[in-house]
Amino acid sequence: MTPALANLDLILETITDGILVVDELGFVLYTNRSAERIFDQDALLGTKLAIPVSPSDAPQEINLVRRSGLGWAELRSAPIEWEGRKAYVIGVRDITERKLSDDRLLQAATVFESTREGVLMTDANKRILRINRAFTDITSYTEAEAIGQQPSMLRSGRHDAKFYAEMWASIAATGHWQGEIWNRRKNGEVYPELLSISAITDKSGEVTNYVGVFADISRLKATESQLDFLAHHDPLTRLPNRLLLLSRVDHAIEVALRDGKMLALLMIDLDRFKDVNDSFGHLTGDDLLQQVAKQLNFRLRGIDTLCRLGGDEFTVLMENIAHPEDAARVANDIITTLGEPWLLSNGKEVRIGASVGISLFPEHGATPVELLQQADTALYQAKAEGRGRFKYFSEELTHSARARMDLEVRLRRAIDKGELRAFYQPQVNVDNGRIVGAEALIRWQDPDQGLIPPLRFIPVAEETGLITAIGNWILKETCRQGKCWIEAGLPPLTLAVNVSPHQFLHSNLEEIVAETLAETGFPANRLELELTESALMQREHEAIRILNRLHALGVRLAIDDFGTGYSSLAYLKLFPLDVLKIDKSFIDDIPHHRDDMEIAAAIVAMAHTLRLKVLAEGVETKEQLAFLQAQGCDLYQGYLTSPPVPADQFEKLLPAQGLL
Ligand SMILES: Nc1nc2c(ncn2[C@@H]2O[C@H](COP(=O)(O)O[C@H]3[C@@H](O)[C@H](n4cnc5c(=O)[nH]c(N)nc54)O[C@@H]3COP(=O)(O)O)[C@@H](O)[C@H]2O)c(=O)[nH]1
Repeated sequence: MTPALANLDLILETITDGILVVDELGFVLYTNRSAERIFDQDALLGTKLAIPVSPSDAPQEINLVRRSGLGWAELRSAPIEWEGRKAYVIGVRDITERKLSDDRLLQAATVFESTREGVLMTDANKRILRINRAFTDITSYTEAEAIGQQPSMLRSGRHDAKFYAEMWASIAATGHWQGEIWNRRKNGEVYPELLSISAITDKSGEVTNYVGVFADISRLKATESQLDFLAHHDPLTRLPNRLLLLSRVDHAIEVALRDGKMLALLMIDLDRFKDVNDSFGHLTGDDLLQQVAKQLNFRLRGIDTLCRLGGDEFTVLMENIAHPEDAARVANDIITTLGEPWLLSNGKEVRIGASVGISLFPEHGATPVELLQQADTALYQAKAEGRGRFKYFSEELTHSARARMDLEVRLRRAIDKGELRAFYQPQVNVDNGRIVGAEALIRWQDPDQGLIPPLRFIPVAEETGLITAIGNWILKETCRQGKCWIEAGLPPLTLAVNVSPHQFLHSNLEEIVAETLAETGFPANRLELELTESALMQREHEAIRILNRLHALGVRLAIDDFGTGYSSLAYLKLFPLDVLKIDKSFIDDIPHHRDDMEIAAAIVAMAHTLRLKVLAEGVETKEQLAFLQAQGCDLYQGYLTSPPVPADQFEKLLPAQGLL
């Protein structure tokens, strides 16, 4: 053998590709070791291989069925002459690894493209490198629009910077984050998704990529909230059910405890509903219940919760009520509303009605269940008393609420029927004892009960808003009377009118005053408006604006009952006031109570520093007057001169003072 041939043998044994020589029938005439390894057979020589032997330019791929499992090989063959016979030399390359890897890549690509989850891959700087089809399906951003951008292009604005900082901190620490997140589609729609982000690192631990996989869970969320809705609502009226009511009451109790507020639970039972059901069938009854629910909802405040407990029983949770009567008023309104005729779906008209039981927190119970039970007991009593009425859990409250509501009805009628009267109490100059003006004080001349003092009806009027009508009336009456006195030649008098907190903050006072002055012809500088400390201090900034507008009209402004509220001196300085009235409670015990004397003296001094006139209220004795004189108080008002009297009697006080 020549050295070249000997080397060739060695070469054939060392190369990793297999070399075979087969005859025309496929019997192996020669094999190197690599061929045996590829075919996984120890003695190939002489065996017949099921492989194509015909020569081909292009490589051919074949499957290899081997002891160690399936494999793939690439063959190239060429005809040769072998020991005088026609044969073929075949180059065999094991491509199993490449094929498997190609398959795996193909599978991965198929999964990537066909998964319903959106997938995005970024580089280490969070620039999007790849997205899949589902990404586009969910977000509507195409590959061209997404690649090169940051995933923050999807931000909805619903999460704050802290949320994202924590998310990236978790990825940095653990390499992973999963959670629910709100993102925004290209069309602007915000949707919830379940997102999982993983950091991909290289061998040295450096992050090379981030992969985000997300599922649009808006449908899931909608289903969840639908299930939640069904669990907490009555399917017929779609109102909250008992379960939701109890949880709302529980929460309301927490808030009421925290804020020191009161809440009421009204249990409503429809009277004669059973008759409708029995006479016209359940479908008609259902329709009526839906109408009732709609009408009740329409009547209630936005913050009240109306629930249906089942059958013909409804409940109202009233949060943040100021007085027990507020609940009675709503109950009464409900009773009136439900007492109206109802047009049924079958075209028939029926009358039902309602009874209402009321329990209050904290008075009647400390837990939702207790409150519900007490309201139920009260409802039972209301029904026992003859239906169409409300009852509180306690008898006392029922009486006082009914009395106040009765007063409210009569007061409305009194305003319409002209039963209000203006009385005038002189305001006197401390130095010379001359009457310089009067405070107008309202009275109600009731045909049955006689003269009713304001303290009996002003609080109810405040609660119900009737105070605005009353306030407008006395303003107009005082200006009309003042104008008459000017025309009758009486000396100039300043007439003071009380403005209630409600009137001050909730009515267009400035317009009303301007209109009244124009209508009556009473000079603005002769009108004084008395405002309480509490009204001014409730909303200081708004108070300053209203006062400035009133001041611009030319009217005088006084602060009433000074010392009883919590006036802040800082604000007092900002209010354009003319007069400060010392509350009667500081005058009452003069000269016996040292503290009161010191307070009164301090108020006079402070008012003068602020360049305000000072008027002392409720002066009944000469000693009180002497003390006020000594302190330099400007004006006083009190029984020492006269109680509030009707206009004709007030006129008679003036000549006695030498004023006429
Ligand atoms: N928003 C409105 N409030 C008004 C109006 N009219 C009256 N009121 C308020 O009702 C409260 C009680 O008023 P009234 O019963 O008229 O009592 C006033 C005086 O009669 C009483 N007074 C005056 N001098 C004396 C006295 O020497 N002794 C004594 N025992 N009582 C006296 O004080 C009341 C005057 O109050 P004030 O307004 O603070 O100056 C009262 O709060 C009225 O404000 C109205 O039209 N609108």
